[in-house]
Amino acid sequence: MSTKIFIDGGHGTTGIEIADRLADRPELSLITVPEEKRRDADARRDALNAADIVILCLPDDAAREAVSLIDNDHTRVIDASTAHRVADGWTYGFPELEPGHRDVLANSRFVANPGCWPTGFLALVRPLVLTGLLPADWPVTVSGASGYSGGGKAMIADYEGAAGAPSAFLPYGLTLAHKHVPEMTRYSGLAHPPLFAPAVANAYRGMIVEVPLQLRAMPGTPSVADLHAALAAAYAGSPIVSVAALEDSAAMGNVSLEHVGATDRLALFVFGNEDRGQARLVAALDNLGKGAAGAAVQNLNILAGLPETAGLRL
Ligand SMILES: NC(=O)C1=CN([C@@H]2O[C@H](COP(=O)(O)OP(=O)(O)OC[C@H]3O[C@@H](n4cnc5c(N)ncnc54)[C@H](OP(=O)(O)O)[C@@H]3O)[C@@H](O)[C@H]2O)C=CC1
Ligand SMILES: CC(=O)N[C@@H](CCC(=O)OP(=O)(O)O)C(=O)O
Repeated sequence: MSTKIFIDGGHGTTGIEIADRLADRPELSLITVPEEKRRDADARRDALNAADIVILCLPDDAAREAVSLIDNDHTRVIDASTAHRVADGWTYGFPELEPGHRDVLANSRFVANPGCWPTGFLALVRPLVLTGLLPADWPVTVSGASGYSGGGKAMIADYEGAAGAPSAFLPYGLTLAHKHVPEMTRYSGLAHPPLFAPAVANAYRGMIVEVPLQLRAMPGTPSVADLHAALAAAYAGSPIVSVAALEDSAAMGNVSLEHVGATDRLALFVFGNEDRGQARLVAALDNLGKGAAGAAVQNLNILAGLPETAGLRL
């Protein structure tokens, strides 16, 4: 019997990407609502309750409303919005977070898909906190650039409208209160919020997330090789997350926003200078891939007991 899936918000940027990844999968059947009824609460309620698993690709308030429309005790939910990422009763949908987390996810009814920025950040930082190389109270900074599709239909219209792109490179989050900081703090295990300095680039998709570290100031003075070894061990054998060999990253002159292309891969790098005691940890991903749709499909596979990478672009 096939697993019934409904994507609420299926006509938006992330919803369309997810539907593409679910096409040609006979083990799944997609329940759809016509585009003109995408905001019709009755049509959505019917679809939400008919599904085994729903994926919410909605603004936060609409995601909360969708959950309230579910009046049965079995429909499982994967929410791509920010609404439930640090909420009680929800499991954070980053299977790679720490050993054992995938099993917790597999048995969860309510799953919050991570934000695109936290995906890169947590992949770089969580293993270092777990191994003690990065003290939990260390003042961590995270910066980077995202493609403009990260802002959904509204930002796409801004960048592709008649007036043209607002800028080639646009730092934002200048109040230092970006909505991703709570999930970055909680799931990294850091005692204090990281200083988050994001920017939007004039490119449709793609993302670079960077955490610079002054190693010589850190307790125990970890080496670049220590950091690399911890990340390589954390993701050994992963079909999705790769850690470039130190000799390969040492030979690179740059790393681009488009590094993984339109895929669901997450590529990690440790750039560093042992003499200077400095490192730049970098994650390259697609904000719409592992940063959104790829992660949602990976979580769907885990919930449904299907091969974890089925339908992913790797
Ligand atoms: N884009 C990205 O890279 C990422 C996005 N996300 C999150 O995923 C969610 C979806 O984002 P994204 O696809 O980019 O957004 P879009 O704006 O592209 O799509 C949102 C969709 O939801 C529909 N919608 C809005 N309000 C309601 C409502 N009240 N009831 C029913 N449908 C509604 C919209 O319809 P209409 O056309 O009428 O507005 C649209 O089809 C957001 O929470 C976003 O923060 C998470 C990670 C990355
Ligand atoms: C470029 C851009 O604006 N990106 C979005 C994040 C996209 C994302 O991860 O979505 P969630 O809203 O579901 O967390 C932002 O910074 O708010």
